[in-house]
Amino acid sequence: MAKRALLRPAQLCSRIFAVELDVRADPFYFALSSVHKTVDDHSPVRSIFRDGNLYSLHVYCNNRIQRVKFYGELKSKLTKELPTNCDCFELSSFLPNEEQSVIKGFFIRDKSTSSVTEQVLNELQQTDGVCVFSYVRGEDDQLWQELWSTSKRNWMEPDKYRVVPASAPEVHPSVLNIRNSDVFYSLEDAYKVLQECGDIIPESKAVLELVDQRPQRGIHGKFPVVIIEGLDATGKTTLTESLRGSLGAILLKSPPQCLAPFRDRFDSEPPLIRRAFYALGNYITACQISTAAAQAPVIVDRYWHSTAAYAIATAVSGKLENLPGPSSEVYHWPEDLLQPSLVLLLTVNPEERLRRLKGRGLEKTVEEAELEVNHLFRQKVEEAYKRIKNPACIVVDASPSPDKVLQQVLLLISDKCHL
Ligand SMILES: Nc1ncnc2c1ncn2[C@@H]1O[C@H](COP(=O)(O)OP(=O)(O)O)[C@@H](O)[C@H]1O
Ligand SMILES: Nc1ccn([C@H]2C[C@H](O)[C@@H](COP(=O)(O)OP(=O)(O)O)O2)c(=O)n1
Repeated sequence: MAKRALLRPAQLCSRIFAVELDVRADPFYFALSSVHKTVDDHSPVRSIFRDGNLYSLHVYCNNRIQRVKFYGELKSKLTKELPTNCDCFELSSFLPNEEQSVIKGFFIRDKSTSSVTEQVLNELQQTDGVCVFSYVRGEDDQLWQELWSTSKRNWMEPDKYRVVPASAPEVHPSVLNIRNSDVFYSLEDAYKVLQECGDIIPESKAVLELVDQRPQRGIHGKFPVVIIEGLDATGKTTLTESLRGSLGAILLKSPPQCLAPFRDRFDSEPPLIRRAFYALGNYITACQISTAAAQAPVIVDRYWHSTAAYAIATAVSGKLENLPGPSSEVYHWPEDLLQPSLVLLLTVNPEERLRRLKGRGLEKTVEEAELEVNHLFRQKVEEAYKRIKNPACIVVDASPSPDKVLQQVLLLISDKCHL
């Protein structure tokens, strides 16, 4: 693991922590205080600290590519190496409502009697860019956080903090770092991410070359541009093919065909890199749209709504209510990205969608629990789709037969685009 610049623990200790116990459950919030304060016995802080040896790990390396790669490696390491009766939860430390303040990490509750956990933590705390804290009950039965193995580091500031309950902040912590980590609002911002990973992901250079070589705009298309959006299996492929025939349209997609050889590679990367890849795909598609719209109506299978909605829904953990509010800037369209004439969002109820997925031979073996989590995820994607503005999408009920959906959409296109 690469060496990383150090942040002093006081910068971490001033933060409120949220521990995500389960994607469906409410997170626990607690703060750290150097001031004496009595903790209410019935506070939620107590239940999480009730048993086992407790630790938290914080990944705070300054290089964002190294940080996200390392966070992913750490997650697999902990899953693989910690004993089975050791719980590991995702954790964020952050300043309430302050953008870009989140430091991600893990909270560990070790109920095992083996020394394996300590061995794993010992190895990790020697890695620059990782902080390991432990949590201990004092004689007064109050809870304290302290740097684990402090002797190895010569910190100037006090290294012991009292754990106190905190109320939930107005903005869920997973929202604070979305801009430029999950959603990109200019070509330049997404481009920079792939430039920064050129050394570790050679494919990045090939992708950037394709971005550089994209046909330059110039001609301004006079024909309408209609985007078809929706979750997987809502009928986008079926509808876009029919629209191509009915309208004599040119059919495009995002990510564009030229990025297909790289998609699997970037899908296996952490969100920062994966989302920058999809964002760049939209800019290539935008140039293709612009050229095509000079010749015929253009139909596009997925575009920026998909990029933003999936990114937001993946980044925001937990409940639907954790999504940024409808007026949040995260739903704003990038100023430098070509705007379509119309965006249609296909929706079908979850049962019908599942029937269509099964018809395609997918998801037959998905466990019940996973289905439930997926359901929450899909709800978040759909809600994020609906919140994106300028242009907003028009929701189309795609449950009727393919022909009925086509007729409904042709009417909408003729009404909104005067075709
Ligand atoms: N209106 C519809 N009614 C019933 N089945 C449909 C309809 N539209 C599509 N399907 C079927 O549902 C499945 C998913 O459709 P597809 O067009 O591939 O969705 P997507 O491109 O959104 O993933 C396919 O098997 C398709 O034949
Ligand atoms: N323009 C796009 C298109 C897809 N994506 C991302 C969003 C999701 O993570 C996946 C969805 O792709 P998926 O393979 O399910 O798409 P299809 O339904 O096969 O078209 O790709 C994107 O970010 N931007």
